[in-house]
Formats: sequence, C-alpha cells, structure tokens
Amino acid sequence: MATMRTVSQGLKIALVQNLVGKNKQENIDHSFSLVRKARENGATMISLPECFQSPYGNQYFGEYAETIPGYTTEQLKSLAKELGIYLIGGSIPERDGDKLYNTTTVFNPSGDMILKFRKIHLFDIDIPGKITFLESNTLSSGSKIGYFDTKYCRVGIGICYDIRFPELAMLMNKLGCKVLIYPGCFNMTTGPVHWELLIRARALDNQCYCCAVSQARDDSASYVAWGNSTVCDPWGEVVGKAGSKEEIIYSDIDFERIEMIRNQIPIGKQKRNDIYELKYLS
Ligand SMILES: O=C(O)CCC(=O)C(=O)O
Repeated sequence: MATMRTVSQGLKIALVQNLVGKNKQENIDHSFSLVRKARENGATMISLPECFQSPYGNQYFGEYAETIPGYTTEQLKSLAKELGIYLIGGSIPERDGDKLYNTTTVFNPSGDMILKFRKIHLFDIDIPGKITFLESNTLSSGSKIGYFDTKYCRVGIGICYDIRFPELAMLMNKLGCKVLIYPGCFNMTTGPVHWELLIRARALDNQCYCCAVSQARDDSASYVAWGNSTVCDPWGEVVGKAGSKEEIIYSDIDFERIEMIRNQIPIGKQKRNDIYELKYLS
C-alpha cells in the first residue's frame, strides 16, 4: 500500500537548490521534478533560485530571455495549479521590447500570476583580481517593490543583490511582510563571508523569516554559485541550510514565534519616526 504523506496545513516553505546547465528545457524539467518532490514532502510554498532555467551571466541573459507571460511562466503557472502550491519562479531573464530584466514571477495555488517583480538593484561590482560583474551591461533595473498576499501572510521578494539593501527589506516589513524570500546566486568571493550574514541581518532587523535560495554549485560554470540556500528565523538563527550541491531545504514558518519576538524586543514600535523615517515612494 502506498504511504500517504501528510501535507502541512501551515506555511511550509521549500527552497529548491537546483543545478543549472546550458539546456533550458532540461533545466525546467529537472527543477520541476524537484518542486514535485518538495510538494510530496508537504511544502505549501516552494521557491526556485535566481536564473533557474538559464546559466547566470551576461553572455546568457539575451539567449534565455522570454516575454512574461511566455513559455517558462506558462509552465510555472500550470505546475502551481497542478500541485496546489504558491510557486516562486526564482527568476528568468525577461525580454520586454529592447530591454532585458531579471524577473521573478509568483503563482498561487489556482495558477494565477500574483506577482511579477523585476530586480531593483543591479549587480555591478568590481573586486580586482577576484570578480568584476556588470549586470547593467545587459539588464535594466525594476522600480517597484515586490510583495504578494497568501492565505498565511504577506511575503516580500527581492532578487540576490537586492538583499544588500536593508531599506528595501525594511519597507517590505513596513508593508506587513512576515517572510522575505530572495532567489539569489552569490559567488565564491562574496558568498563565504556575506551570504549568511546578509540573510541573518535582514531576518534580525525585521524580526521576520528570511529565505535565500541559490542555484547549486557547478565548478565548471563561468560563474560558480555559492549554493548554501538558507532560512533564518526572526531571532536571527539559521533554521535550514543547504550545502553546495543540489538539495531541497524545508522550513515551517512559526507565526507565534514572530509575534513573541516582536513583543519581547519591540523595535518595530520603538522607531523614532520623529527623527528619521523610511518612505515608500511609489
Ligand atoms: O551581492 C553579491 O555578492 C552577489 C550578487 C549576485 O550575484 C546577483 O545579484 O546576482
């Protein structure tokens, strides 16, 4: 007799750290098989990483880009509906006219697209002898904050480099997000020191859950991903962490814990808006 798995009634998040190769269809098929597995294991919200169907790199964005809605997002839509889950489609290179964006789409359990979010802060850095990357050579930036409502809570979205900007996370907190999710793809220079620190910082300064989901590491790729997909709780503690290889990590979101910590250390109420204020210029 087949074993019936228990599907969580609450918010159980799965981060799918898939290995991305050069074949788009294989990337889609393979990552979807991992999403199915995560659903079988009870996840109710599942996130893929940044560029889940395309290798990460300026030389790839144009070739793998699609319109939204388009081929990949139609498949994400069907999968969300088939599995009855909230599905965060990592990101894909999006083509809109003559511009490219790094874009996340989110689907609800009925298959409706409830968010299209374009990466706001482009990854332009120069660390001599280590890594120089200029996303702005190919991509344009978004200019709208990304969040969506679920039956559990409001969830905020940023993409990779966006996690370095505390103001963005604080605004998502101000808008009521209890969970922040960052599809990302850090590298072997910044990943070891900054990745976990940034995830923990965003969780702690907003007293919320913060999740970051990476591609798995491929040492032969032109851009080697750090991996280490992570979930951090509102106390700043890591409650789920992957290694460098392909893996799915799971985390149950405890809303009572968020409230308890917010009551114990009430920084949300102690902000001195008479001295400083964070404004959302929509
Ligand atoms: O901030 C970093 O160190 C890495 C960011 C990145 O890889 C990205 O934004 O895609």
